[in-house]
Amino acid sequence: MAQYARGSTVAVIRLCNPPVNALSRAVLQALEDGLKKADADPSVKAVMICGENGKFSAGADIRGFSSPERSGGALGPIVSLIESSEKPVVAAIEGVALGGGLEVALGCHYRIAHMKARMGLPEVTIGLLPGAEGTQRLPRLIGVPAALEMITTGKHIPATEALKLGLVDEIVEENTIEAAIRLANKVIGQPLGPRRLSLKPVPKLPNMEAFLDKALVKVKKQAWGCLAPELCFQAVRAATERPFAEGVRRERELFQVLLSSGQAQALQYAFFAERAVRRWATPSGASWSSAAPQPVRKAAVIGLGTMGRGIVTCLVKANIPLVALEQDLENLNKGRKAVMVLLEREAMKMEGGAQTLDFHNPARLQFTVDFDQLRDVDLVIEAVFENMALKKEIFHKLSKICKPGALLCTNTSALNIDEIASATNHPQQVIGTHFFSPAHVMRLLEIIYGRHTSPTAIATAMQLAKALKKVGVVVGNCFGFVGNRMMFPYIQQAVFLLEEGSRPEAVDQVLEDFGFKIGPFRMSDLAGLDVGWRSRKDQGLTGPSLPAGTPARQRHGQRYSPLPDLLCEQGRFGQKTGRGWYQYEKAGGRTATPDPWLLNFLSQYRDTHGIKTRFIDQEEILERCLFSLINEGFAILAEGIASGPEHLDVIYINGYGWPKHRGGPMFYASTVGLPRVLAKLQKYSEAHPDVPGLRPSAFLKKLVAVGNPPLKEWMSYLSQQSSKL
Ligand SMILES: CC(C)(COP(=O)(O)OP(=O)(O)OC[C@H]1O[C@@H](n2cnc3c(N)ncnc32)[C@H](O)[C@@H]1OP(=O)(O)O)[C@@H](O)C(=O)NCCC(=O)NCCSC(=O)CC(=O)CCCCCCCCCCCCC(=O)O
Ligand SMILES: NC(=O)C1=CN([C@@H]2O[C@H](COP(=O)(O)OP(=O)(O)OC[C@H]3O[C@@H](n4cnc5c(N)ncnc54)[C@H](O)[C@@H]3O)[C@@H](O)[C@H]2O)C=CC1
Repeated sequence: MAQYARGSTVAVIRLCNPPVNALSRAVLQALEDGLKKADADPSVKAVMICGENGKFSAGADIRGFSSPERSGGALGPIVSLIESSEKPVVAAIEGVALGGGLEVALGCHYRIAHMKARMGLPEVTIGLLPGAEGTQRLPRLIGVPAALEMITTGKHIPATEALKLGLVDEIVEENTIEAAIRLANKVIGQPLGPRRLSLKPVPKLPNMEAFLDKALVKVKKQAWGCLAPELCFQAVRAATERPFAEGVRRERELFQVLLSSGQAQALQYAFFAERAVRRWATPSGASWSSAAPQPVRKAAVIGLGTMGRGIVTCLVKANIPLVALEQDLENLNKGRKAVMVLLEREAMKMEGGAQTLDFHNPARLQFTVDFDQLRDVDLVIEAVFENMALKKEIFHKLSKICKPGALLCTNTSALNIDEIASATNHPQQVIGTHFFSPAHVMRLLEIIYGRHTSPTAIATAMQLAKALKKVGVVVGNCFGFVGNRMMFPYIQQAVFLLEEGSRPEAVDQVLEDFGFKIGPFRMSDLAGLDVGWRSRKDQGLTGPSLPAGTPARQRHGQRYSPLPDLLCEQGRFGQKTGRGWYQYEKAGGRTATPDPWLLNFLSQYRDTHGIKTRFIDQEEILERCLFSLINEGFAILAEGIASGPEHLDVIYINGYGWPKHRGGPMFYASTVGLPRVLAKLQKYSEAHPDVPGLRPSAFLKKLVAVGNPPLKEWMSYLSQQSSKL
């Protein structure tokens, strides 16, 4: 809704739709009614539009885009109505003015913002474009380069930047509403023509064509298969080429294309999924609504290798005082140097901003090899080698040294949280916090509760994720948890495809064309092939503990590919050694090129094992890799390891480079159609009966049997049927 109130000369229209004053159908109707009332009242000389509870508006109601009764189409005409008012209209921007909210403000004749307000046109991030004439007004106000940047990236800008760009007329530190009313009174009677953005020409650039061509290349490169950025670009280009009304028509056409694209639905699903996972719950009844976090005033990180360095950087950025511990002085000095390099880089990025990084102060960041220094910390994150015996030794020590309430977190990739917790006196304080590499960049934090983990511990880890500006997703304990467990069959299929006749670059290409930033082989080379090799040796799948006489391509009666082990035996660990599934310009090099050695090696391998090479098409590559990953997702859901498909999708988007415009693996499965996923898995499983990862999960079969229900209903079938699965 919107409340209408009349002062002596200025009418106030307040947008009200908690929590963010989204522009629902009712809000738009009330806004239109308010404008008409103000217009009809001769005692009203000016209008001020603001939002309730210190927020202007976060734009159109995103849920409305997928409902049959959409409100979107009504907004453009209302923005025009505001602009054509014969009485000056002032926008008082507090909190946020985003999307349709900012478009309303662009229709106003004057804009005044609070210092702490943020503005943006983030429609591109939900697969749309600013469809209420924003792509036509913004370039007229702030010029094409700045408008293009805001519209194609969706970034939010602070009020200070908005002022510099000319997006707002004034910023204030105190009462924005009072300042806006003062401004409204001041401008009564002044000509409105120059304030109507639709009448202004788009500021010219000396080389507009060349600028736009270059900008398009950049937009396409950053879009990575996502449609919206390019269509946003086209809408802005239309503003440079056509009169306002024609530009608006073009904007509407492009908006319609996006609205009906599957990508917009996927991105909007991802938006809400990310928010839904904050409301965590466990099968034992612990949940976000009843558990309270404990404060983290000081933390510690153990192990300053690849992960520990990034984790330290995150904690320093979150302003949490910290002790960083290594096993010996040599590793400590190496780790300290690496941490300093990361922090210097982060400090440079933050230069000129409101926050500064305080990392030279030993009271805030202390390096040590002495466990005694951890006595007073509230939380420890262990990031030592992936070795159960070592982790247990460390947790045993922590349990003795740390204060009883301290939260003990392990950054293991796959190991059993309960077993690690068993080495302590307080297993309720032990929890998995699985960061992703590079830890200071990747947004995901997988939070794994064990059998004894307390609700307070989970709530504290979730609170930590928020403080680190990460997306925390709470999951249960099993080998590989959610993310890596789903990754195993995906990588396994990729390797099996090589055995059968494919090449690393062919497999990677298919998955990169699908939208992954990096295919499975390039990813393995980046992460280091030795990591998985060590884990397989620990599991007795390869190496000296493998029983004599074990068939080369079978383990426990299932198909196994020794290819990755054989590469490691040749010292091919990936980028770090300059050779892996690809060759690189040098050890540590980044440019992957196909390696003739590998082709030859694969061919000999196939001869040795009597494998007949066959041509494998793109469809088979895609389906076997993705459907096996999705299949594992269904098994995870059935076991109660995650509370819903949204959890799996948020994990994949934020931790594994799954293309967001495809909504995550489970959402993708729902768009492909579960009957098709099932039929394909059945087909591949019949062809490869010794590969359990291709055998359709009982839960997937169940969902198909009950008629392929929509994703949001999946879990209800599980609770009714779980005992029979
Ligand atoms: C606003 C935020 C920055 C706040 O962040 P934070 O404080 O962290 O809180 P959150 O947890 O994120 O949010 C709290 C709560 O609010 C929900 N929510 C937030 N924003 C929206 C929203 N816009 N709609 C609905 N709900 C929203 C959020 O989900 C939370 O609730 P919960 O899920 O229950 O926990 C942050 O939230 C944020 O960034 N929000 C998104 C901002 C955004 O993307 N805005 C753009 C919206 S799209 C838009 O405005 C499009 C337009 O341009 C409108 C014009 C369309 C006109 C089309 C005309 C063309 C003709 C087509 C014909 C169509 C035919 C027809 O209409 O029928
Ligand atoms: N590398 C990756 O991409 C990811 C790794 N992980 C997990 O994070 C953990 C750490 O992995 P990496 O950082 O890659 O390993 P790493 O080998 O780069 O670093 C481990 C560090 O731990 C230190 N260390 C060993 N024993 C110690 C002890 N007793 N006391 C203090 N420090 C000790 C080592 O000196 C080394 O610096 C592992 O459990 C791994 O599975 C999780 C996500 C991703």
